[in-house]
Parts: sequence; structure tokens; C-alpha cells
Amino acid sequence: MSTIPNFVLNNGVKIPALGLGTYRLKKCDVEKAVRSAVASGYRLIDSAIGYNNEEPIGKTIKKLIDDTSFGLKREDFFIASKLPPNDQGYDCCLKAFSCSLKRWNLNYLDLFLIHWPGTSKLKPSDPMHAENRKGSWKALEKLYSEGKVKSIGISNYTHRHITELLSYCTIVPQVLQFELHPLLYQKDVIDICKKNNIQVQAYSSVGQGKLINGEINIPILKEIADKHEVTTAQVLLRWGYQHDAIVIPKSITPERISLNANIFHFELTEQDMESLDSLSENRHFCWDPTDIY
Ligand SMILES: NC(=O)C1=CN([C@@H]2O[C@H](COP(=O)(O)OP(=O)(O)OC[C@H]3O[C@@H](n4cnc5c(N)ncnc54)[C@H](OP(=O)(O)O)[C@@H]3O)[C@@H](O)[C@H]2O)C=CC1
Ligand SMILES: O=C1CO[C@H](CO)[C@@H](O)[C@@H]1O
Repeated sequence: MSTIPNFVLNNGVKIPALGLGTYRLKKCDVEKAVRSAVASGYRLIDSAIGYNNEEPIGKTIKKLIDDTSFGLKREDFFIASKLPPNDQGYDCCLKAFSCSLKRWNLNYLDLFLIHWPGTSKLKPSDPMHAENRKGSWKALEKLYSEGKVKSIGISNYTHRHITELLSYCTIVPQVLQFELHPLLYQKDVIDICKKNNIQVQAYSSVGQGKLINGEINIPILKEIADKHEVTTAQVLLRWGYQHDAIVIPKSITPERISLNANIFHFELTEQDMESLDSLSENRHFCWDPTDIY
């Protein structure tokens, strides 16, 4: 079992540097994946209302806590979920959060993020996106002040969306989650986060599998992995961590879940990091939020 280090958020809360991603984690696979992850030292679980798996993950966590042989308490876990685009706005956000908490069967969440800066119900240029974001953020601040969520944040916000949020927020977001891997090295977003003490959380670190399964061939990645005697997945996750990002690889495969957490025993050199940084080509594996008003 690996020891996963923590980062400390701008409100003093500790968050594991690595967690389990759960997008496309089907209900039938939840128990096996979450148990494997916990056995490998994972404590952070990244879900979303839109992933439709909060309830089974919550049930598995409860079983693990109730089974005293594991010695795990609620406080040992870091449970994160996200507000879907169509539930944006003050009232809708409060309602969606309350339903989410019930599905988890928890008294509080550790982290709640606004999933996207906009919704596909509106044209990208519609100014209502900004209104909705503001209402949602005010709702998150209320939930935070009531202790129903221990940290709050945003996801898929670009530099412009972050600047806008910083102009009116009372609470500076603790976390920004966005797509980050060597083919999409979003340095401007990392920099504005660092400047404002917002923790970066990277998603699709292994390009949804495509950066490591041969679909996209990156010879230098293989060379670096061979040099350090690790896999290409480990190099990509370590690259994120060395950019001070939390990484949340998704897998249902116990061997991969264990291997993905094993990234804290080696270090990429400055030259390795630069070689990987220079691969950036604005390649998104998920939706690109740049055009959202
Ligand atoms: N905020 C947002 O908008 C988004 C957030 N996310 C979050 O980030 C998480 C991770 O991103 P995601 O897009 O899922 O993609 P990842 O880059 O984590 O890739 C997941 C895929 O890679 C495979 N894989 C994982 N590890 C290995 C390995 N060591 N060797 C070979 N294959 C491997 C998995 O296969 P298998 O499961 O079969 O083992 C799965 O198919 C999500 O699950 C979600 O929690 C993701 C996208 C958007
Ligand atoms: O979290 C997510 C996983 O990826 C999906 C497809 O790109 C996104 O829609 C969603 O935001």
C-alpha cells in the first residue's frame, strides 16, 4: 500500500495529492474499484452528480466505515462531487446539493465544485452563463458557511472565468479542477491558481487511456518511463504532481489502481519535465470551455 501525501488548501484543510476518478465508473463496478482503491491507500474519491454513481459509492464507503476491521472513519475520506451545468443558479444549486448529500447518505461533503462554467442549454455567447455562475457560487459560499461542505471550488474555468469569479467572491475557491496533461499544459491556468492560492486538480491525466494505450504514440514518454523503470501512466501522473496538481486517475482495474498510486518514490528531472511540457498542443480529450461567455 502506498502512502499518499497531502496538499493543504487555502482554508487549512488537507487534501490527498491523489484520488480515484469515477467518470464512467458504472454502478456494478463501484464496489470493486472503491475497495481496491482504499486498499491501495486512496482516500479521495472524485465524483459528480452527473456521473450517476454517488449513491453506490456512498454505500461502499459506509460499508468500509462500518467494518471496524479497516479502522476507517468518515474523517479519513475526502468525498468530492460537482454541480451539473443544468442545475446552475442560486436556488437550483442549493436543491441539487441537498439531493446529492442524501444520495451519498452523508452529513457533509469534503468538496463541491461547479462542474462547468456554462450549460449546453444556452448558446456559448449567452451572458446568462455568467449570471448562473455567480448565483451558483453564492450558493456554494452559503453551504460552506453552514459547514455542509468543507471546501468549495470550480471546474473547467478558464483564466477569464477565474478572473471574473475573483472579482466578486467572498470566499476564494479552494480548488480548480481542469484537464491537464502534457498535450494540454495549461500554464496560464496553473499560474493564476498559484497566484491566488487555489489548489490545482488535474483530470484526464492519462488522456482517458489514449496517451498510454498506443492510440497516441509519444516516444519521449516511453523513454522517460524506461529510464525511471516505471510505466507511462506513472510518468504522466507524476508530471501532474510535480506541477503541484492533485491527480485523480480513473480505473476499474485493481492492478492499475494500485500502480497509479505508486508515483511517490521517484522524481522526474527538470529536463524530463521540460520535455513533457513542450509536447503541449492544445489537445482536449474533454469538452473545451474556452468559448463559454
Ligand atoms: N471536471 C470535469 O469536467 C472532469 C473530471 N474528470 C474526473 O477526472 C477523472 C479522471 O479522468 P478520466 O477522464 O476518467 O480519464 P483518465 O485519464 O483517468 O483515464 C481513465 C482511463 O484510462 C484507463 N487507465 C487508467 N489507468 C491506467 C493504467 N495504469 N494503465 C492503462 N490504462 C489505464 C482506464 O481504464 P480502466 O478503467 O478500464 O482500467 C480508463 O479507461 C474522472 O474519472 C473524473 O473523476 C474527468 C473528466 C472531466
Ligand atoms: O466530468 C466529465 C467527464 O467528461 C465528460 C465528457 O467530456 C464531461 O462532460 C464531464 O464534465
